[in-house]
Amino acid sequence: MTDRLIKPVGRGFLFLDSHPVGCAELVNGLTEQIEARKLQQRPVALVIGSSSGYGLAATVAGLARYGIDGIGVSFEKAPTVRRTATAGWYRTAATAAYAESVGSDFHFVNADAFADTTKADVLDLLQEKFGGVDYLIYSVAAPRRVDPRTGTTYQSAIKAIGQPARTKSLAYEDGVPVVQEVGIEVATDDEVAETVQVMGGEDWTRWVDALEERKLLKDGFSTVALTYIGSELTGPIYRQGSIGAAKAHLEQTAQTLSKRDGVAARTSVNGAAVTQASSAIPGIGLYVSLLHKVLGERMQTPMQQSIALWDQLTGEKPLDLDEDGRIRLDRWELADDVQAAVRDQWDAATQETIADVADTVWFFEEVRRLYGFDVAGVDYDQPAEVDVEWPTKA
Ligand SMILES: NC(=O)c1ccc[n+]([C@@H]2O[C@H](COP(=O)([O-])OP(=O)(O)OC[C@H]3O[C@@H](n4cnc5c(N)ncnc54)[C@H](O)[C@@H]3O)[C@@H](O)[C@H]2O)c1
Repeated sequence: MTDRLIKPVGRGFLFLDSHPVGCAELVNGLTEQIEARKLQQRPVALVIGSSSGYGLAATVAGLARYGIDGIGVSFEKAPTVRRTATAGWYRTAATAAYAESVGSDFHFVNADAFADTTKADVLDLLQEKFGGVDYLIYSVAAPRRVDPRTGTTYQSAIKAIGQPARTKSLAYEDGVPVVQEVGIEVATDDEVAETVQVMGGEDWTRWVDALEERKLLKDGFSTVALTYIGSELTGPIYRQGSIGAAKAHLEQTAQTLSKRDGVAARTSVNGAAVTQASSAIPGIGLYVSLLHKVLGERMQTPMQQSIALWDQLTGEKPLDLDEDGRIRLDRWELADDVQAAVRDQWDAATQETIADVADTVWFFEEVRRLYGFDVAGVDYDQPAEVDVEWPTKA
């Protein structure tokens, strides 16, 4: 037993420690937002990236709405003598407890999803427990990938393509918002290619290959990988940049995979959200805090979008596809009036106006909540047990 007083210390949007109680409370809060539906059969789902952001929301939504069984994979760090576990570790423990409480047979694997050994282990478990899978949700956001077949490590870059760009961005100094202007470098061809290796569709394809080889695809199998389009304000750093090239590859991969018998593969275009991955991208924090100011409660949370995703995947609601066959969960974000209002506020954002034009307090708290801080009802002056076990079950 190791009880510790845990405070949000770190640099920028990165904190060194996470709060176990806050992380658990956040997961509990997510489960309360969902109305349950019954299907004739309990679906079996494999979620890659289940501990955080959109993958966590998809896991919890699937559990709460449709009673999914299955496996969640993520890559988190255990507590050490000096540091707490990562937030995703604690969120996974809470998600497992929730799954148990609603009677779902859901397993969590902590391992590198890019490794062939992980795929083999996960598919062994899938075969043994469920005999196959109905849904594969691929929601990985990673800075690097080691290709196990060559041993090559690829690093993803968040850079522009073609010409350098500049963007306004939002930082905090002692909790006070600071508007900055940052340069965006041009990615080399190699950097673009490496980013595609990390965030493009190759690893997703390998999961589908492995499932197919082991004959684990159930009738009506479908798979979804998450993608992002975003606004012209974030275009140079995102969609037209190196990460956008990776997303284009992911979207192309969906079309290639769908040509296979017994595979329905799509990408799902989700809206901007505050996650560990997105807060690392210059300009996105400013954009999201302006978006929240413009939309308020109309901003669709990852949970609302994940419920919509499950409703569409299970056929309970019709698929909302665009002309490229992508599931669109981001229409609220890209509506013309919303984008026009965000653009006006983006132009108006200066050090003097930032607190008025953007929801800077909300954004700051959301970033802290990613680590379990600023969660309502948690007493941060009380020591908390940091040695939480990874949930393993028979
Ligand atoms: N955040 C947004 O604004 C946004 C918008 C649209 C789409 N998306 C997409 O959603 C997906 C998930 O992003 P997010 O923002 O939820 O990220 P996130 O950082 O919140 O979560 C990433 C997840 O990937 C897991 N992961 C990372 N490396 C791994 C590895 N090697 N093996 C196994 N698991 C690993 C982490 O453990 C975590 O569960 C990405 O494809 C992202 O592009 C995000």
